[in-house]
Amino acid sequence: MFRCSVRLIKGLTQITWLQEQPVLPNLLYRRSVPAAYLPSRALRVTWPCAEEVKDFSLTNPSWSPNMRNLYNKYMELSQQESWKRLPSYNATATHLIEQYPDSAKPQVTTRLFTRNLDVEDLGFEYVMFYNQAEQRTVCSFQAGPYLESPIGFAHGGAIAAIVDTTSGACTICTVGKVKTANLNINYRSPITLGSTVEVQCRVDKIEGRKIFLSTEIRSVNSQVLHAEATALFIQMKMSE
Ligand SMILES: CCCCCCCCCCCCCC(=O)SCCNC(=O)CCNC(=O)[C@H](O)C(C)(C)COP(=O)(O)OP(=O)(O)OC[C@H]1O[C@@H](n2cnc3c(N)ncnc32)[C@H](O)[C@@H]1OP(=O)(O)O
Repeated sequence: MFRCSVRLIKGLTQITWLQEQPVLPNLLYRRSVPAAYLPSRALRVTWPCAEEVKDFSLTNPSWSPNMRNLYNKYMELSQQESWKRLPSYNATATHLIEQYPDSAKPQVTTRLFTRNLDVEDLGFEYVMFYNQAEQRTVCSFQAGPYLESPIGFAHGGAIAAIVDTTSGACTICTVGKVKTANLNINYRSPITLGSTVEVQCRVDKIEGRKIFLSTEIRSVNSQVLHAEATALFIQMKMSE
């Protein structure tokens, strides 16, 4: 009981610490986290030193040949064109690592939904590339066996998550901090678990704080349309 209380207080202290950081409030939502949802000690990740931070968007042995081919294709394009690989860490706060002085690295108590498994292969394997000139993002996505819904196929919510992530990253790279206001998805053809698909997303228009995007998920040979989506993101106000 005593140890639980200590953990709870430590967790709350850490979350409060994160929310107090000037660069974080827009990314870490200001609502307090109910005690029941605080991560247990086993789930808590101590901030690693900079060289130990894992970038999940680099190749790993679980990637299929299709996944590697897409990665290599856009890495090559990023040498000549304005494509840029987006690093991908397992917590939102870790994306801001350079903004912390070495003496003040926090303990990270949260996990990015699509990066919440430490084991490769099982969940979301993906890498995103952003093209600034064209305001486009491409994501190579391999759906692991833990994303199942119908037997052998990816869950619609997992597909929505990768659409949200790809369009969210595209919007963040284009205008800065945002929140998803609306996401509409038409599922056209199931995605087989273990297969690789290409998620193509672009900014269609920007009206004030509103950013409209469209996304398509296709097979790597472009022949099969798996899903098409539109999204609306709202840019955070300066004060948020
Ligand atoms: C290097 C970079 C790597 C990045 C890695 C990370 C990748 C991960 C990326 C993951 C990314 C994942 C991100 C996530 O998952 S974010 C999590 C999911 N989203 C939320 O929880 C958002 C909840 N909603 C809100 O917080 C507010 O409602 C927001 C902020 C959206 C707007 O409240 P706010 O008070 O700020 O604005 P406003 O109400 O004055 O509205 C402003 C304008 O917008 C129009 N409007 C608003 N809502 C809608 C609607 N639903 N349909 C149509 N229109 C809508 C509205 O009419 C108005 O238009 P106009 O009258 O001006 O014309």
